[in-house]
Amino acid sequence: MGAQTAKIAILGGGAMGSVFAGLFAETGHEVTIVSRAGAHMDAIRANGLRLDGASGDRRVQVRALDTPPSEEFDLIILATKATQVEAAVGSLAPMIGEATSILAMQNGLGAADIVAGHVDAHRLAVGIAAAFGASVVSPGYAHHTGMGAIKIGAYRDMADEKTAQIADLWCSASFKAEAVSDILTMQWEKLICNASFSAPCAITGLTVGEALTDPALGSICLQAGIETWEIARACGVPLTVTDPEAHVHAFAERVAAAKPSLLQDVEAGRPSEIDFINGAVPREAAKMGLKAPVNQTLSAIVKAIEAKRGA
Ligand SMILES: NC(=O)C1=CN([C@@H]2O[C@H](COP(=O)(O)OP(=O)(O)OC[C@H]3O[C@@H](n4cnc5c(N)ncnc54)[C@H](OP(=O)(O)O)[C@@H]3O)[C@@H](O)[C@H]2O)C=CC1
Ligand SMILES: CC(C)(CO)C(=O)C(=O)O
Repeated sequence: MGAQTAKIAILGGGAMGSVFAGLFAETGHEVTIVSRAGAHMDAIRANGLRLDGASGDRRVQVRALDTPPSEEFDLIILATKATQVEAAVGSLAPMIGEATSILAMQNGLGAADIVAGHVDAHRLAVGIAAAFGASVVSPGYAHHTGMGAIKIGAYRDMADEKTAQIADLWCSASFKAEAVSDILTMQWEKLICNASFSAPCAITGLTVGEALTDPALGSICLQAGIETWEIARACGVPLTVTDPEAHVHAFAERVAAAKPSLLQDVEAGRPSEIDFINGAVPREAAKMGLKAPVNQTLSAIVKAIEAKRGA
C-alpha cells in the first residue's frame, strides 16, 4: 500500500464515510464510495462531494457506486452502522485481492467480530474515530464538528507493519491517526464515552452537553460510563483510564453540542446500534458472571422505544 496514491474503497457513504472520502480524495488517493442507492450518492455523482467542518471546506470529485465493483483495492474501509455490517461484508469478496486490508470503523463492541466471520483475520484491522460529530446535512453535503484521533489496530493477526502502513495512509490525508498495539483497550475506552451518552440522549432527545448538565440525568450518564469502566476492568482489559468520571467529562466537553448517532437513528426511525453500545456492556458482563444493571436498563428502554416506533 503506497501512501502516495492508494486505491481506497469506502463501504457505506453516510456521515463518516463521506468525511473519509472527502479527505482521502482531496489528498489525491483513488477513492470509491460504495453505498446504497439514494439521494446522497446521486448528488455526489452529479456535483461531487462537499465536505466542511473541522477540516475545512472543499468539494471533491469521488467515484460513487451503488454496488461493489469487481476490482481489487488496497484498503476497504467499512463505514456502515454496526447493524449493517453483516449485510455489507457479504458483498466484499470481489473487492478483495491478495494485498487488500479491511478496516472496520464502527463504534461499540461486536462489529469487527461479525466482519471476522467473513474475511481472513490477517487482513482485518479495527479503527476508532473519536469526536468527529459527523452528519450528512443534505444530499451531496457532509459536515463534521470535530476531528479527534483515529486509532488503528490489528483485529487479531494483522502484522504491526501493516497497521503502521494503514495509519500512515490516514495521516497522509490529514487525519490524526496512530497505529496501536491494543485496540481492545481503545474500543472500551471509547465505549465508556458512548455508553454514557448514547442511550440517555436517545431516550430524552438531549445533546451530550445537555444530558450531562441535567441535574438528574447527568448522574445516570456518569453511572453508565463508570459501570462500563468497571466491567472492562473485570474482563481484564488493560485500561489506561484511571478516572472514568473525568474521562467522560473530557469527552463531553469536546462534543457537547453533538446528538449521538444513536439518538439520530431513533429520531429517524432507523434501527440503532444499541446492542453494540449500551447493550454490549451487560453482554460482556455476563461472560464474567456479572451484571451491568445501569446499561441493561438503558438498553431495554431504547429497545422498547424502537419496538414501539417499529424501527
Ligand atoms: N457520525 C459520527 O460522528 C460518528 C460515527 N461513528 C461510528 O461510525 C459508524 C458509521 O456511522 P455514520 O457514518 O454516522 O452512519 P451513517 O448511517 O451516516 O452511514 C452509514 C452508511 O452506510 C450505508 N449502508 C448501509 N448498508 C450498506 C451496505 N450493505 N452496503 C453499503 N452501504 C451501506 C448507509 O446507507 P442508508 O443510508 O441507505 O442506510 C449509510 O449511507 C457507526 O458505527 C458510528 O457509531 C464513530 C464516530 C463518530
Ligand atoms: C459525537 C459522537 C457521540 C457521535 O456519535 C461520537 O461518537 C464521536 O464523534 O466520537
